[in-house]
Amino acid sequence: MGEANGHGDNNLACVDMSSPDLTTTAARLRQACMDVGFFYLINHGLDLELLDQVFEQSKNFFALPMEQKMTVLHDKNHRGYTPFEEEILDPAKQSKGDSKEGYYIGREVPDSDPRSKKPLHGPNQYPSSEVLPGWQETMERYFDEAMKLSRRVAGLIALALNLDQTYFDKPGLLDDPMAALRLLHYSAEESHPGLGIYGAGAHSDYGMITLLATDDVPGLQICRNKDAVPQIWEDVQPRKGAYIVNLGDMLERWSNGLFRSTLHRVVNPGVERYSIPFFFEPNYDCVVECLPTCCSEDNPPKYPPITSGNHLLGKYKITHQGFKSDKV
Ligand SMILES: O=C(O)CCC(=O)C(=O)O
Ligand SMILES: [Fe+2]
Repeated sequence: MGEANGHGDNNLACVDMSSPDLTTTAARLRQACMDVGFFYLINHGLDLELLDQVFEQSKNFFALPMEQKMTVLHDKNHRGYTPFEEEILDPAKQSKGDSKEGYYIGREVPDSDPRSKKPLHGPNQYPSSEVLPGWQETMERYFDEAMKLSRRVAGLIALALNLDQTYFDKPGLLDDPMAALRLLHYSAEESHPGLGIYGAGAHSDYGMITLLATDDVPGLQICRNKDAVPQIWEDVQPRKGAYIVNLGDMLERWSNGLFRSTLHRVVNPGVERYSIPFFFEPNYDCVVECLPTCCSEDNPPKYPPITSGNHLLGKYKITHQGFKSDKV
């Protein structure tokens, strides 16, 4: 059965973080999270000049000769460079890996910290400051800002789930989060869904929320109903100054399926493309299970509890050819 592609532009809801009317903002967010799990976030307060610098520095890194990029190849903690086609987000449908290269930056955990014994925890890798001056500092500044914004969004999500705004500030949930900044560079290879060639194969994100910044090249598509035959894919237009926020699997589980973690992919029109997702995931040991406001006698929990860390590890093992951790 074929697929219907590019059914016009979708109209995602817009959540304005500068609005003083939290009740209306939370209601709008709730509707967007129930309908599609994707929305534009505007007036978010994150310094757009800093974001521009991150895009510039991302381009500088990917423009380096391959030998130099390979010196920071992703390591056992999943930090560093991932080459073209290393990742296959949708192994069932792809004839080869995603036509993109990437760079993972996580939370800095020094080797002397006991948490560095945990999978996916450890120090970051950075290209040398002689080769790319200011690169590390730009990434660290952005990482901190994206963390702060993610926490603010988590507060709004709590309100949207009829919880106290500070619900996710409780110890053990997001106080030691598995956050990851990822730089992505798509080659100009045109995607051909019929041939299994994609910029990024279909997937839903794994964690709590993703703050996605893209350049102005289209390509991101969402599928509201993954079970429809054929699947209908809608374009998500890039929007200057806004984040495209989407919910991950763990929020779907926390909300007992009320909030959706929606399938998306990148079908490249045949132009180079850069994007910067920031994945904000609960603590490694956080047990993700149905929230108190999302279940009742008539609506029992649909998903068994999982830990955030195990869920992420399981996904990385399936989708990253080169992922090897001796800590697993
Ligand atoms: O590049 C994009 O627009 C989307 C990337 C994405 O979905 C991901 O990395 O999870
Ligand atoms: Fe994604």
